[in-house]
Amino acid sequence: MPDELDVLERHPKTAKPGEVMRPHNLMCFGCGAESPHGLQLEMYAGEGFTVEAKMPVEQWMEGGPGVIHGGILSSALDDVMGMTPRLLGPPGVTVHLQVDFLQPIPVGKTLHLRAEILGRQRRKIYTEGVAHLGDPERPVARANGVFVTVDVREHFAEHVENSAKAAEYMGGKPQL
Ligand SMILES: CCCCCCCCCCCCCC(=O)SCCNC(=O)CCNC(=O)[C@H](O)C(C)(C)COP(=O)(O)OP(=O)(O)OC[C@H]1O[C@@H](n2cnc3c(N)ncnc32)[C@H](O)[C@@H]1OP(=O)(O)O
Repeated sequence: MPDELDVLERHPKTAKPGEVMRPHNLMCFGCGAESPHGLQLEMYAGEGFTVEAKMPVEQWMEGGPGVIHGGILSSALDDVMGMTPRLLGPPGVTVHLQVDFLQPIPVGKTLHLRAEILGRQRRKIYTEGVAHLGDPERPVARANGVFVTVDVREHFAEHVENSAKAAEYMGGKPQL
């Protein structure tokens, strides 16, 4: 993370601590409530510059026998960290993601995910993610991610017609 950082300020219209945050997109693999094969994470704004979610670890998420697949865990962390830019204003997309897998995560447990903004420099938002199984003192994974804010209309313009929600985005009132 660079030394010279901008001052962080919560956007006045962002969710308040304890409130649900709106999904990136209803078909988002991480948080989309209508994504048929997704994680369907419900995210909550936390205090300061944090976002939280819980995810039941189900059998379809298996990598090694009885434990979560690392890619699923990485996706969940990416998505929770990827929600933090919304606390400041415009959304951001991942440009860098690093995950440390600390402990196997068993099927049947509930994963607690927490992301926090560590700093911002221009469009770059530096974040940290932590996952635990109920005891925050015993993390099972840690991550760092860099997100770059984008103008969503411009950024997704070329691709939005491939979205399962294209009609909504391109017709009526887009959620973008
Ligand atoms: C429907 C509702 C819509 C809501 C949408 C929600 C979206 C969120 C979804 C979230 C879902 C979950 C998450 C997902 O799955 S997000 C999906 C995965 N991510 C992507 O597809 C992003 C692909 N990348 C890009 O499109 C471009 O790189 C973007 C547009 C991001 C930047 O290209 P652009 O040409 O515009 O800008 P720039 O190149 O000058 O870069 C800008 C600054 O960034 C710095 N930089 C660049 N790369 C890196 C790097 N690797 N490490 C560190 N820093 C890096 C760079 O040095 C510069 O810094 P500075 O010069 O200012 O110092």
